[in-house]
Amino acid sequence: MGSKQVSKTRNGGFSKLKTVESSASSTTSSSKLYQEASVDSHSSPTSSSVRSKPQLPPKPLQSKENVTVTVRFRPLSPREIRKGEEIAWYADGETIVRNENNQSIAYAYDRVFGPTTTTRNVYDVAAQHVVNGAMAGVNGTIFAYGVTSSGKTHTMHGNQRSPGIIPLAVKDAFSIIQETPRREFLLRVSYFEIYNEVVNDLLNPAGQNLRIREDEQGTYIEGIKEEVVLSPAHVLSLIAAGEEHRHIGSTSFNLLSSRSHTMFTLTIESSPLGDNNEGGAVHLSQLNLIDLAGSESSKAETSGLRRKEGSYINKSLLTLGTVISKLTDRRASHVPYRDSKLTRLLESSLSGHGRVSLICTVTPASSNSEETHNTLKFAHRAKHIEIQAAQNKIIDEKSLIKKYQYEIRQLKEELEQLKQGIKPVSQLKDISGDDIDIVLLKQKLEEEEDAKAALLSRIQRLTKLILVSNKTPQTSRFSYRADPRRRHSFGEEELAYLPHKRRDLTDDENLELYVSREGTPEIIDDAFIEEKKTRKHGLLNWLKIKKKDSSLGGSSLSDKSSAVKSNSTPSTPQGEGSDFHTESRLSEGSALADQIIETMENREAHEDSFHEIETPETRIKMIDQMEILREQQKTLSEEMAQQSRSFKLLSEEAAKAPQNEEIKAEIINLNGDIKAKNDQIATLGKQILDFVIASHDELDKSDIVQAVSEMRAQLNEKCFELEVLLKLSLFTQYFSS
Ligand SMILES: Nc1ncnc2c1ncn2[C@@H]1O[C@H](COP(=O)(O)OP(=O)(O)OP(=O)(O)O)[C@@H](O)[C@H]1O
Repeated sequence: MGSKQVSKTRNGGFSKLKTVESSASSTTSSSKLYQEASVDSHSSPTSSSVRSKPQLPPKPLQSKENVTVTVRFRPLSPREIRKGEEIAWYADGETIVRNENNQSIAYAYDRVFGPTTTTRNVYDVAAQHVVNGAMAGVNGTIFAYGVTSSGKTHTMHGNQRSPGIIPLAVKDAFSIIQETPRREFLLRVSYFEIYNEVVNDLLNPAGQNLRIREDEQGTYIEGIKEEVVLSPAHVLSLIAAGEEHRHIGSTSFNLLSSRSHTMFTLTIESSPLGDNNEGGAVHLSQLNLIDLAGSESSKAETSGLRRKEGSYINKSLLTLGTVISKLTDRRASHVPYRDSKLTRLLESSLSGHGRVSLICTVTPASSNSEETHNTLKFAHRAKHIEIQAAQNKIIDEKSLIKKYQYEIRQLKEELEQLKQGIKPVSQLKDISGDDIDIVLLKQKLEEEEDAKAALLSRIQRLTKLILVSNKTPQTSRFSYRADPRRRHSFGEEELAYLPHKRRDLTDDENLELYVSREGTPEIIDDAFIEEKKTRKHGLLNWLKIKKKDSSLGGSSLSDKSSAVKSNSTPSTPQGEGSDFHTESRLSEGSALADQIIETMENREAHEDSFHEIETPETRIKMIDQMEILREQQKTLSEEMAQQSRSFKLLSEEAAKAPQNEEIKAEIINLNGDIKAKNDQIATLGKQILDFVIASHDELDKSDIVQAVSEMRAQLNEKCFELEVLLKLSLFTQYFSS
């Protein structure tokens, strides 16, 4: 739906970089304020004269800006704690990072986040202004940088308990549309990785080794797929599917380490609302959300493949460091963007008009002290890159929103003409007889009705790609229903697409593992605990059965579900409570598929009593709903394939190191993921059932029977795969314990 293969995507046309001297900067650099007092900007800091926290001047709304640079500490990991690691670096207040062993070594940034800061807080400070800008036509780039296992993926992607910057930004983008009733929007996404210096399309597995091209407007990737998106859940489902193709591998530092850089791009077009907006300027901007692979010591890796990957990662990060140094050195005449694919693709962001936010993730652990220091120096240099935030406007026909608006207008005109020429078929109903002319006329009219339905269908399909706020009087357009802005509350649909705990060995559940600078657990404030509760509640809500609005079968559905949960029986090697639960829900998944057909059959028995007239509009709506359900099922299958891959990887690791605690923990996590997937299957099954009940009167019986039996077969297949996967993972867990 809304998918489009484009020949290129670009990061916009940009002007050449202006380098600045740090001391002359008149912008918001807190690091500059701090630097003057204590810290040398480019070499190793030595002074210890700063005692108090520097105050940030309010950020002026001017076009010249610096890159926003923030540092996020993660807590010590269970492994680091077990190894008795000390804290080497810590957050000294809100803007300073200080070295524990040498208090004179300190750096200041726009903001420093301690280990208990939530990603939502990080988003508010480091990302929200970039997202706002992008929605208003200013290009934006947010990237996470740091050594391996420092928390980049946790920050950018997050999980169901703690959504990352990407899902938060996506949610915010749709909320902004809701808050902007005077404009209409078209959003599309692309997602690719750079693995061993090769660009692969994550939304299209066939798009491997894509070429980077340049023209007068900038750099672009030839042949990358872009998909028009309709809702946060739609975007997140695409990312989840894309993640399946990303290169992830186990390293000495991170069991599920990203082996590639990824860039997720949301392209936003908007124009003034209304049918007659030919003259209105279209804003076009791109929001790039980048999860870099982490630098690592190649010596630590034993496998040749990991070493090779590591050397590509390190080389491209080194080039990024050099580019940033050159950008801040006004004497530099040449900036080596072309030395790596990463810097080639970042050139537009780093040298042009747009907002950039760099989130550096660090671990406080002493064993990583040197690498953390390098990250801090990198971050400090980046602070001095100067960029311009300017709105992009395009009026040309390359704009997709313009193209769609034009097509919709044309189709509407065609439809009008057709309507004027058509006499309603009902007027001819009374005419009878064998007159050949009348038969032909009836035939012609029926054909015209079909043509009208086809036109309507095309208009609807195009119209729903253009997003408008439901606060507008114009309700004919698809409107995105959003919560009020900034709440970032995730509904069931969106949460379903976030990883459950896929990569997290520790997460915010393990509060006792958060170690403060003094080595004692941090005191978590009430608000934080409350937020945790709310989020947990959110997750539980997701697991709850959706309440049916149709009176038919609704109560029996929820009754059935609760009964199944309470009647669980053990049947796994472990025979533990949680596993019984999974087993029972697996059966529930299959039972649901059967229930769908049963409902169909029951309804067929009453078919004669339902004789509402099917209109082309309702038919299109139903078909669309069916498509969405199919799409969800596809995503689910893709995610399951990803879990199978993770499982394969983990079982290989478990075979090599049966006593490895982290692998065991990860297998337990995977178990949780598989259970969550099973819940999703159950939810989807119920949605299909709801759909069957709600649409029976309006869809042709043969259509629905065919579609539903297809889905039923697929659901059964998935239930079976899940059962096998779960048993295998429990088996592995059993033998490695
Ligand atoms: N702020 C945080 N709070 C709690 N846990 C965190 C935090 N940051 C990272 N972690 C945990 O640390 C581990 C490593 O994090 P993550 O995979 O995000 O690192 P990374 O920098 O992306 O690593 P790589 O470069 O190898 O892919 C994960 O288990 C993650 O859950």
